[in-house]
Amino acid sequence: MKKIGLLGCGAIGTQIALAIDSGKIPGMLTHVYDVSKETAIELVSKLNSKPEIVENSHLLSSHSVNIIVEAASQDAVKDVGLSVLQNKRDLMIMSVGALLDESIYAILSDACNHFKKTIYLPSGAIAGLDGIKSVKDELESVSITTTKHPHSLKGAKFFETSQIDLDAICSPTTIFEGTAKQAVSLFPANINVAALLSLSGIGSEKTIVKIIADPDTDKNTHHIEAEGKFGKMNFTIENFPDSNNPKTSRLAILSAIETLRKYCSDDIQIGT
Ligand SMILES: NC(=O)C1=CN([C@@H]2O[C@H](COP(=O)(O)OP(=O)(O)OC[C@H]3O[C@@H](n4cnc5c(N)ncnc54)[C@H](O)[C@@H]3O)[C@@H](O)[C@H]2O)C=CC1
Ligand SMILES: O=C([O-])CC(=O)C(=O)O
Repeated sequence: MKKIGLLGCGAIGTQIALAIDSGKIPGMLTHVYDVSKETAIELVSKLNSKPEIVENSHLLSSHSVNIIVEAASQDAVKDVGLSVLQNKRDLMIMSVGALLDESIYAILSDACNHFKKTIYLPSGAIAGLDGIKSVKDELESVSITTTKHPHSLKGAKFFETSQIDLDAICSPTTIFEGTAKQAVSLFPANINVAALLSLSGIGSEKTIVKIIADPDTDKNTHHIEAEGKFGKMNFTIENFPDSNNPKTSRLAILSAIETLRKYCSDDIQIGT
């Protein structure tokens, strides 16, 4: 049975841990870490099979786990990604925006080759990446329009320099238009999906992102349009936010659980 180490015990980490504990994911959660020890303790208290809480993130991969599951932050990926691979563990990343930093991408990609380990990026809060990957060489344009409630956008780095007052928004308002590269750095906890789309398609400088704050929505909606020699693809995903973290969609959690379930199972693999 595969052994799993978990980095980040928040909304996604908790649901992954519960899915392992219930047997939905046929693996064993042996070690966890969160920068907030209280959060890690709270998670462990919910589990029947108790993992060990380690004292720092680098210790996670020093134990004999098969995979480290990151559900923490872009900084956590930058901090521990390489050492996980050097310790010959696979890595699953949710804070995919970290990989739009070309030097991080190159270091982690080289390390995968060198240490014969794999990084898994679940499709997260969007659908359609199978199609985008297949038509990659024929893509001419890709865009994603993300609509969230203003509360779900709060705290983003973007607002450190913007004049926009999220509390004053009373109708759907476009607050950002730019490249995926810019979006991921200004909204690190909101638009990892744009990083997934960029990495599957034509890159972060050519993938266009629009972010709309809508005070009347109860969903996190992602609308993707892709066009090229192959034809056109449009996807709209209307996600319910997670009740513990409204920035994060329920689909992102379910996609992480499914990726890990597949990793832990010997089974028929469906899709590209
Ligand atoms: N790929 C995708 O489609 C999606 C990705 N995400 C990303 O996944 C990550 C986790 O999301 P949630 O669980 O909803 O967030 P959350 O905020 O509920 O939980 C994150 C947890 O990680 C901990 N943490 C933060 N930095 C850390 C570090 N350096 N080392 C150890 N622990 C650290 C926090 O204390 C917190 O308990 C976030 O970066 C989020 O932006 C979220 C939704 C969709
Ligand atoms: O969960 C979502 O809808 C998208 C999200 O937060 C992200 O991509 O970082």
